[in-house]
Amino acid sequence: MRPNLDSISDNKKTNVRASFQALRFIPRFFKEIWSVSPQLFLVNLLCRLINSFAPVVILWVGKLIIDEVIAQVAATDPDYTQLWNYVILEFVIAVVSDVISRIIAITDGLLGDKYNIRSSETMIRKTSEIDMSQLEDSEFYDKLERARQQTQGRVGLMSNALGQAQSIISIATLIAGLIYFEPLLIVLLALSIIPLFINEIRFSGQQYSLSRSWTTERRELDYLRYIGANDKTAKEIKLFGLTDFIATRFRNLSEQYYSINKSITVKRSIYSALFNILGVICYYGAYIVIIRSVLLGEITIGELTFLSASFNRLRNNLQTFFSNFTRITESALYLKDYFDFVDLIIPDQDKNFLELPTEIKIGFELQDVHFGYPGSDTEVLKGVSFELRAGEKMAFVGQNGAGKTTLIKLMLRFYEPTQGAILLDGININQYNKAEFQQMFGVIFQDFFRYEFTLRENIAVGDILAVKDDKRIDNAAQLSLATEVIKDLQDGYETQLGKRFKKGQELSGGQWQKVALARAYMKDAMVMVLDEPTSALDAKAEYEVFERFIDLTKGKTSIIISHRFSTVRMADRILVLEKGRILELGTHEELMKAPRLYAELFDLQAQGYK
Ligand SMILES: Nc1ncnc2c1ncn2[C@@H]1O[C@H](COP(=O)(O)OP(=O)(O)OP(=O)(O)O)[C@@H](O)[C@H]1O
Repeated sequence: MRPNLDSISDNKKTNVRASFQALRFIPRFFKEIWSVSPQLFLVNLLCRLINSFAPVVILWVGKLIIDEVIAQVAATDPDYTQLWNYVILEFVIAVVSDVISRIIAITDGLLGDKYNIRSSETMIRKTSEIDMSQLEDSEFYDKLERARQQTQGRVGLMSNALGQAQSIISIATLIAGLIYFEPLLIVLLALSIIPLFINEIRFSGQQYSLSRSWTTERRELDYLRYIGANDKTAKEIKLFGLTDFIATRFRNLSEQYYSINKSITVKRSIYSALFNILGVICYYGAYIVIIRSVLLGEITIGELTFLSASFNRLRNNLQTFFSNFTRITESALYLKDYFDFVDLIIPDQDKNFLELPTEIKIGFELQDVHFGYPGSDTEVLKGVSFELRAGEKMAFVGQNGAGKTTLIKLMLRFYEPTQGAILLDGININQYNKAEFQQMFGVIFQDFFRYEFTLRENIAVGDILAVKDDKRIDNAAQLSLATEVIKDLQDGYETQLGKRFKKGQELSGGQWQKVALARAYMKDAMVMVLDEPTSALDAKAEYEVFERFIDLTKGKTSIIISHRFSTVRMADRILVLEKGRILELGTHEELMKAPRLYAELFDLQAQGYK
């Protein structure tokens, strides 16, 4: 259910508390910024410290100038030396303060950029450590989304928070001036500013709550924006006339957000305006108090200008301080999302793992494996048991959704079986370090990714450390027939693929598949897995690819998933899956003898080619 204003108000109290609690992340945040560049951070702090005294000093020199002007006007024998000294002093302070402000802005920008790079990299690395099952969990994805989305916000948070520290010193010095001359002014100041602060806190809590509860919808909006304005989807969108459908869906969803947000913003502005009027009344009250003191001869005209300007400045500073404060608590809440994500505990990370075998002696054994995807009640695999012997080439066959890819994902430990076990040479594969275990495999999935990098990099994805190894890249390209693709490319291996970047060249589906296949050949993996690697290849290319594959993987444990039986029959044994269960297992000849699914599907395809 989407939130309305009432539900947001209900959350208000907890959100205000949460806002304050989120401030506890600020010290850690600063520690991270410090570690990014201690020098820049120190320069920034020092400059802010110096500049925090500027307002009160400038006002004070202003007071001296006015008093001096009045004294010299009244003097019978005027001497302007002191007056000009004051003017020069004020000028120097103004120039120095301006230069320092610029240094602050520059160091803010540089620190922000550096921190941005660091935190984005941390997120990329952390994401790779996280289990597939967690990445596919939508709640988790929302958290990731919020953490990512706020990268820019964190830069603003940094300068805001440092600015606050600077403001506190400025405010303290201005307040000291007021207390020295007229303590009553402090009461008026508090009266003018505190209601505004409470108002800010209240509404910012609501706005955060709204934006947080809309993370999922925002993802949907991003998705609609993406499919609605994208070269990859343009073909279908035009052809099926989907523009209206997508645009309307986008508008409807956006408008709901707009109307809730609008009503919060309008309320916030109305209350702010009312409290501002209270502030103006207090200001003029203070003005009257100050004028009265002048008339009674308690203070000079210079002091009048100093006090009224101090009061006004304080009010503005405090207003900015409080609104920045709410902005900081808001950003700190996103900071919480970021730290929560970075601190995610990866299970078993420190466990003592067994050493991986350097060669496979017996093979894999699946014992009564059951599996259902997280968050789903359906069992996709229902008691699968079989052996994949060392050096054997096995094909998985079955209708769409039978569970072939899922079986591979379990063998690769992207997911853990909900029941049963998978053994490698008699040892449960969960006894090995997951990342190291996965390095044993050379895998190409049917939904392999088309990286918009160069052709060289696209092939090297299989073993990215060898990206500069021309010999290996060329060898892999030859084996997968990707060399045929290169012939048509202007810059050979250095050609940028895809259309997103300058001089990018798009490939056909089959050409992309050849490039992806080359990845599997990039590393000398112990186990090769090809999940429908040739579906987009023409018949001749497919035949050649498989001939090479069979030749190259002689004696190597491998799995092929394919819907083409001409390919499947080349495997040593064929495993036929149906609705998550093993229906048949044997050589092509054995299975052809039994009048079951394999023989039926094979004949069906063979007839099609007659
Ligand atoms: N990430 C996922 N989350 C939830 N369910 C999934 C997920 N991936 C696959 N499934 C479901 O698991 C079942 C088996 O899918 P799987 O991809 O293993 O089938 P397959 O035999 O490889 O099919 P195909 O021949 O179409 O590639 C399907 O019903 C599918 O809907």
